[in-house]
Amino acid sequence: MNPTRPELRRELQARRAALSAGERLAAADAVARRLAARPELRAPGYVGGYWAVGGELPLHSVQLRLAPGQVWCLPLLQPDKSLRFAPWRPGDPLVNNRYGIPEPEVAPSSTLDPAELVLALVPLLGFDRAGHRLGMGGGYYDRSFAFRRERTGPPWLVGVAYACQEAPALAAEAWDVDLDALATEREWLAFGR
Ligand SMILES: Nc1nc2c(c(=O)[nH]1)N(C=O)[C@@H](CNc1ccc(C(=O)N[C@@H](CCC(=O)O)C(=O)O)cc1)CN2
Ligand SMILES: Nc1ncnc2c1ncn2[C@@H]1O[C@H](COP(=O)(O)OP(=O)(O)OP(=O)(O)O)[C@@H](O)[C@H]1O
Repeated sequence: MNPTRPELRRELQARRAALSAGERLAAADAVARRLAARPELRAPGYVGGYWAVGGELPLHSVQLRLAPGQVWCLPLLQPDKSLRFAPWRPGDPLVNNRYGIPEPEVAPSSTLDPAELVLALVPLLGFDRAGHRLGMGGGYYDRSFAFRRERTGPPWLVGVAYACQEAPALAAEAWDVDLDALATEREWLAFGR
């Protein structure tokens, strides 16, 4: 029997939680080097990252390797369950959102619409070889980047994950926004849309 989405989420979370500190550090470094080596990800502009929580692959090394003219941003939860983004540098003030995830503490007027990014690094629990993604279940990325279903990037949507987060073919829901590419410590997958 195929697992339900909640079962699959638990299984993938357990696999990610089982990684050692050393494996996490090595993977984070490998992913950062892999991303920095992709010329198509080096265009200047706003780059949407995430603040890693709950065993997600950390992005500190990615932030240190941004291309000239790239500005690191973090997501902010909106009341309508979408995301906006705001530039953030180490030392800038943060405030925890309802899930306890730190967000830049900025006035709403200085936040960016997702369409203003050149690149978004997308957190996920699971991915498959077709570029489908299983997230935490809030639908935040699907809602925020729904416009990418009708047009091409930028912003390019690049999933970031440990190789152990690969799942068998994920059934795509009508609202799912597919990834353009995905980086793990082992490989770079481009889905060619
Ligand atoms: N680091 C990071 N930031 C992110 C996301 C993410 O996946 N990772 N998001 C991507 O969408 C958004 C937040 N989305 C979330 C969606 C659902 C839950 C959630 O349901 N949490 C459960 C417990 C989950 C668990 O730990 O098992 C809860 O609080 O009850 C949390 C965050 C924006 N920021
Ligand atoms: N464009 C949209 N408009 C309205 N509702 C949406 C949209 N996209 C997703 N949703 C809703 O969000 C819910 C969660 O979707 P899903 O389980 O695919 O989230 P996810 O991709 O795992 O989460 P996240 O992006 O937060 O990591 C769904 O029940 C769906 O109804």
